[in-house]
Amino acid sequence: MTLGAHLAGMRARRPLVQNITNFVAMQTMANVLLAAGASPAMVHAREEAAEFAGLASAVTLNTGTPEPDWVAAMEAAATAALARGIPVVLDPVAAGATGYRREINGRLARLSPSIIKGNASEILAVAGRTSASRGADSGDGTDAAEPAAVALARATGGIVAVTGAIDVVTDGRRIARIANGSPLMTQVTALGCALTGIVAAFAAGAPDRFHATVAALAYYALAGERAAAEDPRPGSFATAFLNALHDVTPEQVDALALVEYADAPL
Ligand SMILES: Nc1ncnc2c1ncn2[C@@H]1O[C@H](COP(=O)(O)OP(=O)(O)OP(=O)(O)O)[C@@H](O)[C@H]1O
Ligand SMILES: Cc1ncsc1CCO
Ligand SMILES: [Mg+2]
Repeated sequence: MTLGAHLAGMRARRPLVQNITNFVAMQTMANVLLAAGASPAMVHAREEAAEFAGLASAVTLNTGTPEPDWVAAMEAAATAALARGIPVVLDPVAAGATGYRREINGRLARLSPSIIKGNASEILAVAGRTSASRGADSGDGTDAAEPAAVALARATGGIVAVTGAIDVVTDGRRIARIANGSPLMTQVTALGCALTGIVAAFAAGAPDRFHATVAALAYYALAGERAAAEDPRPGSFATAFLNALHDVTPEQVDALALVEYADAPL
């Protein structure tokens, strides 16, 4: 199955993605999912989050602006989703910044999410290593986080994705490195958070979650490249990016994705 076929499959399935995300990311994430061809739902109340996970095709958890009730809802929704075999994607935003974030992200990672997706500093923090984190933006390169990502994937039994100039995906055995993208993607807030929804959408119903994650990152980065070529200023780039998510075809993903594969060291 090609990377482009994963995009086509996602659009055909139009997965319902439940997101328990942060206040900054909500609207961007919902618009990104709609532009890509998925169906977003922001459902975070403790009273309904687990019940809704019984209807969803995938669930995402994001610790960007965490509060105790929301974290309880994340745990309940993740437990319900994992029991049904549907993918759960954790985005441990600023995981190393405070004791509270270290604690809740440790708890969420111990639930064994299907996929953990963060920038290099966040993956280093969740893996229990030191990082140069500065809030929600990474202070580390993804190459520095590769061994931590492999160790974390082996510990959770899931997939780990590290985003940055070169995106890295591993299941603890295989590694993929994706070289597409644009630095402008760091100049619009919450595009990393929104990517978590895209990863969940691609993983929902996919036969192979490792390749689904690689396809999601390659597609997203390609859309960033296209939008940057169209408009290199942050405000209009954000609009061009949504349009590019809508426009990018499976054939373009297959033709333009820059992906190299390697075996993870034993
Ligand atoms: N320097 C860069 N060059 C090219 N592409 C980049 C670069 N930095 C980020 N990207 C692209 O942007 C995507 C999101 O990455 P990033 O690591 O910035 O997310 P993030 O730190 O989680 O963002 P946020 O938390 O602010 O939403 C990456 O998967 C990659 O495609
Ligand atoms: C800026 C910001 N602060 C908390 S969450 C968030 C969105 C990007 O991670
Ligand atoms: Mg992020």
